[in-house]
Amino acid sequence: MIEVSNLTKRYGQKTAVQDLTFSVKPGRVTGFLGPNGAGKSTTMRMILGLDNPTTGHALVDGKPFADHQHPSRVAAALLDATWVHPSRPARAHLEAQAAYGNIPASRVNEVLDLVGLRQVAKKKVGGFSLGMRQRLGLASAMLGDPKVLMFDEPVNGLDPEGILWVRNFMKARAKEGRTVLVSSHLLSEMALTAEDLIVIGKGKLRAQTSVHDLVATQEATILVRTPDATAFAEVLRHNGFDPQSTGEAQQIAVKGKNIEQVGQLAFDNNVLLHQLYLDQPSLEQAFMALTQDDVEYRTGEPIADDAGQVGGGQAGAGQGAGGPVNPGQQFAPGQQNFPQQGGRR
Ligand SMILES: Nc1ncnc2c1ncn2[C@@H]1O[C@H](COP(=O)(O)OP(=O)(O)OP(=O)(O)O)[C@@H](O)[C@H]1O
Repeated sequence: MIEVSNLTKRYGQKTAVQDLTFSVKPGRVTGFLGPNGAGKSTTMRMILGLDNPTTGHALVDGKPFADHQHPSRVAAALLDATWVHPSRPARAHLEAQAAYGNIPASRVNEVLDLVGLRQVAKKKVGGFSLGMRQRLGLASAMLGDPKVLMFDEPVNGLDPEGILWVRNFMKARAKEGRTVLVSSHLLSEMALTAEDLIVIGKGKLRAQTSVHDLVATQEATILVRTPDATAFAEVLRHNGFDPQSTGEAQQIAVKGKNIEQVGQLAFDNNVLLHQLYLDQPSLEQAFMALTQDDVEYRTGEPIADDAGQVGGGQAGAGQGAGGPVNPGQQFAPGQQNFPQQGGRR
């Protein structure tokens, strides 16, 4: 368990962390999210006693981390996996770490097995790939069999297989009853890994919630593609929907989840549909909405994500597979004649 109470950190005039209070429970992976400069690393450093709070305190397993008699058995962190001495073999690195932490050398083989590095344990770390270094960092974190694990951007730069491996590793450690706190900017990855979330912005707590509840704050979007888009928008409007243009030809977006009603309206009005799709909100959308005022350096330009979709600066703007909703841009009624009942079924 990690308990953070009224934690504040100032660097001169800069307040990096302001009056943060949250707790991280065992048995679950908790994501620690926030835009760049939100104060995540500073908070993690204070939890580990690597930085002193200006005010407030952080407890790990009931005490400040530095007050534990055997700190490596209480908590371990992987903050940067690239610092390992390149000419040292992996096993020697872990043996040195074990000796430093007063941990029996027999534990080295156990953690090598845990991360699948036993076969390359005699090889120098300088020849390791990023994924292998990350595994070595995780082995090192596990040496003391700690109750609390903290990871800062653990999947940065890893290939898909490496990402999956780290994801499963974190989930397995949480399942063993450990407290797992992980910061990441990869929100789609966090949605797959974490159950709980702590979201901060400009050093302040924005939310402590579950992934499910945070995503549920955003409304789903129904996307319709039809050659009769203008006319069908009119039908939707007459039936209480608020159809919006997505910017794509022949496509309409309506907020809500009632896809069955939209399909029924199309059927009843002889409208040919090429696509009817429920675009569920993503963690990314919910995160953007929550932290839209917390981004330190904003360009004013919309942001395209990996899928080439846009939405960065707009809170809650639809970002589904069918493209973004343009808020406020409605279908102009009466531009296209709508086929009458029975006209084309
Ligand atoms: N030693 C320091 N001296 C002065 N300012 C600092 C120091 N460390 C951090 N800061 C500032 O405190 C704020 C929080 O930084 P921090 O690195 O904790 O954010 P972060 O959420 O981890 O960011 P990122 O996601 O970019 O890693 C930033 O504005 C940063 O510039």
